[in-house]
Amino acid sequence: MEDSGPEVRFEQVTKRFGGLAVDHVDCTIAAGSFVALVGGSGAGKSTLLRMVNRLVEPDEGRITIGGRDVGEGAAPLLRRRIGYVFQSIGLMPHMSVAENIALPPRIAGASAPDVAELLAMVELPADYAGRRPDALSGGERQRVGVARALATGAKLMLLDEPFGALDPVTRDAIGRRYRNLHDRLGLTSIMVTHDMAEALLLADRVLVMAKGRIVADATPTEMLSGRAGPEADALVAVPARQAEAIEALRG
Ligand SMILES: Nc1ncnc2c1ncn2[C@@H]1O[C@H](COP(=O)(O)OP(=O)(O)OP(=O)(O)O)[C@@H](O)[C@H]1O
Repeated sequence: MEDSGPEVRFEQVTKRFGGLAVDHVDCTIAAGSFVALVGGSGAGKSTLLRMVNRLVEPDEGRITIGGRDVGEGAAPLLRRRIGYVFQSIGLMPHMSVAENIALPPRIAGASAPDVAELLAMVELPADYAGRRPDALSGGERQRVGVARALATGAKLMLLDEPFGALDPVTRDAIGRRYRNLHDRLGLTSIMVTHDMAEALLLADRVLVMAKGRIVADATPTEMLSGRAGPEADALVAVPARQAEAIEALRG
């Protein structure tokens, strides 16, 4: 087992876009953990995530990764150590899968990655390397996005609704695959999702955001036991009700 991914710490992190998007957030994400960030639209989830790799700069407070302030040094150097996967992956349509995966290290001036190994990590056949993104399914493209995010050897992964555009069956399979990869590589993963069931099933810990603040912070088991507060209860109620309704149908 390689070293685990780094700890990420938020200290009084604040961002204003006119109003407060992220409001004095204090939180520590343990090294090697898988944390889901949930909450309603506009709660500040993406803004909080994007301050980690400095796609958004905080107005107040600081964020450290493995004890180092992300504000030190140049943002492109920081981003080399951080994988970023988002819903509309942004693969280059005119480049092959291999060229897409090799792009982040190339831009960073780092050595070329082992594309075959990265494809194997995301469980895609080696001969996909020569294909163009439009010759892949949505789920396969998303896996190429994960491979590309890992290509610089990053141990911290930021995932913003990574599987949001996929059908439920693919989404479930790719989510579980990603969780296995997280465990195997010892990553630290922070994933924004709208899907509470996905958060409960994949994460070690779920953070609920509302109006720029973290209003609940608990393990999936604690969330389901109703001990994580009213905001968490409201979000858990939907998948819990669906699970009960399905059980009832089963007779
Ligand atoms: N670049 C920006 N310029 C102005 N306002 C912004 C910008 N980015 C985010 N905001 C505002 O900040 C608040 C938080 O947005 P954010 O995208 O972080 O929420 P979210 O919880 O990720 O929402 P969603 O689930 O809908 O993606 C919202 O009110 C949003 O309109």
